[in-house]
Amino acid sequence: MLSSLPLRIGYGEDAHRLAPGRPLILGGVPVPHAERGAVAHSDGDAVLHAVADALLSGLALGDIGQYFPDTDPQWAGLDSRDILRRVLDLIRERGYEPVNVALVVTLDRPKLGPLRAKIARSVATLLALPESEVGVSFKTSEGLAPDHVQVRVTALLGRDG
Ligand SMILES: Nc1ccn([C@@H]2O[C@H](COP(=O)(O)O)[C@@H](O)[C@H]2O)c(=O)n1
Ligand SMILES: C[C@@]1(CO)OP(=O)(O)OP(=O)(O)OC[C@H]1O
Repeated sequence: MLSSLPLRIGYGEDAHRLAPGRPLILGGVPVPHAERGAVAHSDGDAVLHAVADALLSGLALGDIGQYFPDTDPQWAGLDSRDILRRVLDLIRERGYEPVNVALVVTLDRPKLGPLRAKIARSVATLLALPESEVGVSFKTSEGLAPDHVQVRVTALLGRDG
């Protein structure tokens, strides 16, 4: 039966508006000297939010807003690594592990290339994957969306047996 296949694909997205006086954290890595950061209820880590949503979507488990509502004061300032840890628990309870993830960050400034390896390493560590299983790409919006950061992620989930 197709639904018993041991591989599932997931997709997640997140976007946050950028404003001065906020930190910019991507994949658990603070971006140094960013002029603006993400406006958010949590720490605004759009990479980890999109990764978490990709994992949830692969098993049709909804999205992080259902588990961490942005109307709930207990999640204010939340460290997004805790979101991802909770989501990993949910997929592991169902017998799945991440196999690989591919993420694309769209941001006009600053240039993120120098942080590529650090972000890949950080996301890989959180997912208990080798770095080679985390693809990290950066794009500008070519000036079309200079005031926000957007992240898109595909994830493959695998189950033994
Ligand atoms: N914040 C960003 C955005 C892009 N890059 C790198 O720049 C190159 C060109 O990007 P385009 O969107 O113009 O195709 C590409 O190699 C990106 O990796 C970046 O480092 N930081
Ligand atoms: C993480 C949560 C909860 O703090 O809030 P935000 O940081 O605003 O992030 P978003 O990606 O808009 O949605 C998920 C929220 O429930």
